[in-house]
Amino acid sequence: MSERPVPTTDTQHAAATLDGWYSLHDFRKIDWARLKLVDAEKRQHMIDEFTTFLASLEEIEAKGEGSHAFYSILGQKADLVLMVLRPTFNELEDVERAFRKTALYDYMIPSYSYVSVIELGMYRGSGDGDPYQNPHIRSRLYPTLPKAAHICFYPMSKARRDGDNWYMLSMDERKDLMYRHSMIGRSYAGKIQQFIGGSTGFDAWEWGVTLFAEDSLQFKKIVYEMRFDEVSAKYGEFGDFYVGNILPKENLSTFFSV
Ligand code: VOV
Repeated sequence: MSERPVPTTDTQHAAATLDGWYSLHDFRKIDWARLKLVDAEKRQHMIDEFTTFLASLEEIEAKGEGSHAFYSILGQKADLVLMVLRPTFNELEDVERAFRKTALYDYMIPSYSYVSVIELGMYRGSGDGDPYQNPHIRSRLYPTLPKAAHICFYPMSKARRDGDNWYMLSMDERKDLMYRHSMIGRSYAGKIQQFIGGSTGFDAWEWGVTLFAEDSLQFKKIVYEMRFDEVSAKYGEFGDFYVGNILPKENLSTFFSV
């Protein structure tokens, strides 16, 4: 894996970031009406093939060369999401190509996608030594995504309005605000696991936020609590929220039964 140069923090401008695996969220709707027309035997064959595809992703994850999460999505915005982490853009494309080759893919309609890179902000510095060699930091930059019961994804940006422009604040002001953000976040330790993907220059928003939890109510609690925190109250701008349930490959037959 190619390591990136250790960042230095410019106290006037951008907070330095540590950047890990690239991330693709691929949201799809199922064309249920067309799938209903497929006879049961062929449908089962397609499900078996898709199970093999998911198993191939699990092999990569077991080798520590990437990770993925596969969830069903509630509501009409999408039916499922495949979130994939890989060391390069090219390897994300490899996954897209393998996904495309499955027969079930032909019954899926793209509904949303998001490209980012797992990011750690260095507002508080990164301690001694090369952070890319620090095992704790590595586990956050190159994570194995949790197999939690529920997922919540949304894109967000920091405001650039007259008066409330995050990008015109001094580094010290941003550091203070982010510290308060992190303290709220920490109070959800054990309840929420968060993965922040930096996406400036990659996608329409500046960050993709992916939260995992065993108790879906915790998503509402943390997002609501953060709305009162200055970073979100003044500067947070949000896209659509996608929430759903883990979809283990053993449950595919039930999920695709029509
Ligand atoms: C489990 C909850 C949790 C925890 C512990 C946590 C902590 C932290 C820390 C320590 C840091 C800064 C350093 C780093 O590690 O990057 C961040 C950074 C970030 N966060 Fe966060 N956050 C959480 C949770 C959490 C949530 C729920 C959201 C959405 C906000 C909301 O209103 O809906 C969020 C957003 C972000 C973003 C967009 C960034 C990058 C902003 C930037 O300007 O760079 N975050 N976050």
